[in-house]
Amino acid sequence: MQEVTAARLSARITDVTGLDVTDRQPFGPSSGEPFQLVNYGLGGHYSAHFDILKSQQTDYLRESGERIATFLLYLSDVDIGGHTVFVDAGISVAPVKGMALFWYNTNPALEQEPLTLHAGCPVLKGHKWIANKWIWTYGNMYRHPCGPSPNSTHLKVERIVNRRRHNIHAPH
Ligand SMILES: O=C(O)CCC(=O)C(=O)O
Ligand SMILES: [Fe+2]
Repeated sequence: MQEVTAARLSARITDVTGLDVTDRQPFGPSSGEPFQLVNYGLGGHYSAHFDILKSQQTDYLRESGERIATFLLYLSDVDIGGHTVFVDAGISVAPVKGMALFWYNTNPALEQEPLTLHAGCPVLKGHKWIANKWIWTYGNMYRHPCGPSPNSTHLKVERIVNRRRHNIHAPH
């Protein structure tokens, strides 16, 4: 994806979601990852999964908090198949070029939202192109207040992110 296109798309995502998606790597913590482009051929699919990375110690996780939200943009129609399915929520979405899905992966306590378990169903005819933008805690503490309990404030989240960044494991 050309840089100009990616920057314009990121700005549009901020407009519609109200969330910061700035990628500051390698200089600092990021609010959004670079777009991930995916192309599925015939039979191509993605098994059921969650998008948050709680068990994987990536640089992003340490620095930026967690993938609080997913913005999934369909770059193509699919002749048959290729639906995005939220298996426990009972939602099935047929890809339409130019359409996007947006959902929060975490609850206000930054815990995994169980209903976000989702899959990309096999492409039966045609092909499927998507672009994912994963949006992180960092930079969104004030736009999307959340914390370790439903009553907590964004300030606590900021402390947690800072602790992770400096690898400090203090009790709450
Ligand atoms: O292809 C889809 O519809 C879903 C893709 C997805 O869940 C992912 O890339 O994380
Ligand atoms: Fe996913």
